[in-house]
Amino acid sequence: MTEPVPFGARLRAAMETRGPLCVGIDPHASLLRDWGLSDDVAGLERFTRTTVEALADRVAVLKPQSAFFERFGSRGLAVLEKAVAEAREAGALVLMDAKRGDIGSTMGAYAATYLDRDSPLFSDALTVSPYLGFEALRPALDAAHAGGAGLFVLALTSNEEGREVQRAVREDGSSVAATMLRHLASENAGAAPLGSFGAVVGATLGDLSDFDLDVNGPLLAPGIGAQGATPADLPAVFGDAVRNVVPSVSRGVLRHGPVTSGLRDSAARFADEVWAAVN
Ligand SMILES: O=c1ccn([C@@H]2O[C@H](COP(=O)(O)O)[C@@H](O)[C@H]2O)c(=O)[nH]1
Repeated sequence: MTEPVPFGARLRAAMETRGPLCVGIDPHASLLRDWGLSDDVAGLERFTRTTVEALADRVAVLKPQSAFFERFGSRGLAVLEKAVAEAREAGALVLMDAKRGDIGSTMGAYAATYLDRDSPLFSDALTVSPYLGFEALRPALDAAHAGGAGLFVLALTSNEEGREVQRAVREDGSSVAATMLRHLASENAGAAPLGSFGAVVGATLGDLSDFDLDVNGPLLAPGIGAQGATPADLPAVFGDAVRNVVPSVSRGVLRHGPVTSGLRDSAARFADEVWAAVN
């Protein structure tokens, strides 16, 4: 049996051909309303299909926010499942933003859900929370290795409230976030062209030169658009690590729907601004 191509290699190739932008699929009730859709499964389905059809053939990564689908129960999950398949079919990498994290034995079930290639919700990568301990993520790390998938570990999140946990200082004097970054660097050691295990690091956070962001893996940077960060902020926030940044925008693009050209033009503008900022 041939080994799957690791997520890091697939992501690097997508970043080079399509640019590094990630667009989030976040069907907020308010966006459904703004798009003239009903706040029900039919509205969810239409919103999601429109977004996937508009963007999956051009952006590197689509990031469905699972919460907005789970809110509709099993029928919402069916919409999510279809969107994942169609987005991947059209060439986008799918990053499932579900922020899973639990003790190892339960983490194994999350890994089977999102990282096993035979699962209906298999995604190219998954966001995970390491606050039950990085090592509790081991079943997901192993499953990602086996399936050629990736993980994005919450390290320095875009919201101000994250600071009290992530910047807390451990007995050895290092912060929790720095510890997570160190774990990631060790998981990615020797991987080329890019490791498969990334960190979530908000674009909203200002100067992060106190942190070693060189984890040889991707850095998902949410917070652009509705949360106030812009692509022009990226070099100051990420320094040399900017080459590994996957800038992420959800509402900033989605508010330009439901017309396909509105979504596409908005994503293209963000992509151009990212290119101008990082090159
Ligand atoms: O630190 C984090 C981690 C994840 N997110 C998620 O990204 C999107 C942001 O949406 P916008 O509309 O672009 O603000 C959303 O799904 C969050 O759950 C984040 O914002 N910050």
